Amino acid sequence: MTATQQNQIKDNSPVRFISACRLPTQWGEFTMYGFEDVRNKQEHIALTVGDVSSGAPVLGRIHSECLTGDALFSRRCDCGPQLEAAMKAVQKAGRGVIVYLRQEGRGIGLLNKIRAYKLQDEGMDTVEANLALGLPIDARDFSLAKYILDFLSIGSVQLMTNNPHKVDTLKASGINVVKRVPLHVGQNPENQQYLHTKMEKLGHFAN
Ligand SMILES: Nc1nc2c(ncn2[C@@H]2O[C@H](COP(=O)(O)OP(=O)(O)OP(=O)(O)O)[C@@H](O)[C@H]2O)c(=O)[nH]1
Ligand SMILES: [Zn+2]
Repeated sequence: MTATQQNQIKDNSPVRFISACRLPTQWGEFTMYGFEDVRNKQEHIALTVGDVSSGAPVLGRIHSECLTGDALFSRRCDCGPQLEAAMKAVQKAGRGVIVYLRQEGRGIGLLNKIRAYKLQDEGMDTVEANLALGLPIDARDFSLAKYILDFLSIGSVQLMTNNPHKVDTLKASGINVVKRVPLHVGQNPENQQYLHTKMEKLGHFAN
């Protein structure tokens, strides 16, 4: 980590860089950076490949934690396959970034997501379930990604996502999203309704 990068965390950033290491995976090696949100001690990471600080737009994904999809192979959603596809794409490009934000359940937390899943088991959709619990439909804070990208000296990204709201929010937080790269993977009979609801109610792109 260079002194320049250390200094790129602005004084008012709530995100503090802690340390970095190699992360060898089945698709290739990443550098893993660890960050702490000093306000709530939440831990976030970024994975990079290649020289991301050269100025040219960087292929990237801002991924929100989904323990059930990312680690437990759940077929209720498409998160695990999206994460895998994004990691593979970045390795294939030889240059890129995955920012992994610990905003489980769109920010409502794992236990509330289990509560929401129970309501979905009883017939509600993903939006209705959050509302029935008195929780926001989407409580995520993507400004964290801006601080992390600034730290990595990444000025512009080609963003892998199907979520137009995420693109707008990232742009509003000052991230230069030069292109959206669709990320349609992991469809299965169990998540068909969930993906449909994301398109109908949350405006996600179909392609
Ligand atoms: N509250 C709640 N959160 C969910 C549910 N299914 C997935 N999530 C969470 O949603 C987040 C992923 O958001 P998505 O809406 O699937 O997708 P996105 O990140 O906005 O958009 P993409 O970039 O296209 O993946 C993760 O934090 C998951 O834990 C659900 O039914 N209820
Ligand atoms: Zn998921």
